[in-house]
Amino acid sequence: MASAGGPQSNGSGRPLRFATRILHPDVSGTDPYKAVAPPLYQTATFDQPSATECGPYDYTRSGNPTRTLLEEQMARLEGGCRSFAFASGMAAISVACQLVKSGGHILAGDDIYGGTSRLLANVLPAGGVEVTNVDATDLVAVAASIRPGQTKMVMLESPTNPRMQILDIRKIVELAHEAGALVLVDNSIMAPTFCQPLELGADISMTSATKFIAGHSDVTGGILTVKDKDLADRIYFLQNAVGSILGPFDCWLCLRGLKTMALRMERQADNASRMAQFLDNHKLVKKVNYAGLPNHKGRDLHFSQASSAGSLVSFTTGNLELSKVIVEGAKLFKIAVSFGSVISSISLPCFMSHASVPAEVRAERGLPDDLIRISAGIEDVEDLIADLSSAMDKAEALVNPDSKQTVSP
Ligand SMILES: Cc1ncc(COP(=O)(O)O)c(C=O)c1O
Ligand SMILES: N[C@@H](CCSC[C@H](N)C(=O)O)C(=O)O
Repeated sequence: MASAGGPQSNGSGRPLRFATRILHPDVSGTDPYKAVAPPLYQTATFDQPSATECGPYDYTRSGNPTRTLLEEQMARLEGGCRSFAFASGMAAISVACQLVKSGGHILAGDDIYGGTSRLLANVLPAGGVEVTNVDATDLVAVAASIRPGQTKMVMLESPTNPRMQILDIRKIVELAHEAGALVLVDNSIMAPTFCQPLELGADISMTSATKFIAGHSDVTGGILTVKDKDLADRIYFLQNAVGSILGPFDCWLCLRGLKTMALRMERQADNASRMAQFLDNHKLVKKVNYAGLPNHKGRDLHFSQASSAGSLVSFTTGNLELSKVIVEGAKLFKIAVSFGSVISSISLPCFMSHASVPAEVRAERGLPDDLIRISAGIEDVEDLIADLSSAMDKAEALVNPDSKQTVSP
């Protein structure tokens, strides 16, 4: 049902660029009224031609025309043969993990979203799947951690959440494939706008649609995209059997969000880049993690596999109290988990998005309590920097009570 379609080239035959393709999903292909906005099929079930025949759709868990539009559009944007929309990013990841049977091994990075870490550490082992984590920036360690014959999946994020480390996706794919393992890249931070994991050799591209696809903090969703038909059939079976599908209205919101995704993400990345530079020059900041900075150790690698550094920046101050004052002092930034929204947010990952990773595990993995993560929205960047600067002044007053604090109006 959800295979790639829609216009692929402009009038002169030149392939369409991403920002154009996201505006031209194949919505009118099957709609008798040629609606420009996608039709919303808010229905759970479909009237059948007869008691013994099934139409193109019978039940929304198995398939729904609005979901098909989203899945087809995502397959096109990711360069895959088929996409699958789930109720959340975690629902998508957990279905992908069910491709690994009892006795199999999953190798994952050690800087990954806290919820993924929780699923891998606390849910999968009960089903007989072994999981290990490795510093995936270290290719020698990755090679040593893959167990030929037993490792069935290697799971990566690049940039990683929350330390924005850059992994060599192409090389890790090579190592995994030599051992017969599938590679899933969680591309939630880049979305297909900035990185296309399938083109880099990954077998499954996953993105949390909660983030940039929906883009307005009003949907949770997750998408898996694959390029291999057999793998697509296995995932479709699981999607229908497990049932954690994205509902029609949320699919519709994602289709609407997709239209502005490139525009939003460009602006968000510009804002993030300016904030990263500001932070990099600030005396209270110990380290800024943002692949767009010239001093980021993964910068060249990142730009060999993605087209932008994106809109997430994290940084340390070396002092939890200071970090807390900064997070609470920034008034334009919501203190909120998630990212990718048009509204900027700020968080302390160890107490928020990564709170489910035990403190000792976070410490082992080098995830410090004082780490602050910023998700840049589309506000005017001068306002964002002024707000951040005033929050930093409040923190400065904490460490140096004699400092002159600039009070914002
Ligand atoms: C990198 C990453 N992957 C996956 C997820 C899970 O997505 P969702 O919240 O949509 O379940 C998140 C955030 O939640 C994330 O940050
Ligand atoms: N309480 C939630 C936290 C969600 S974090 C969302 C997002 N991925 C982020 O990185 O901010 C949970 O326990 O999952």
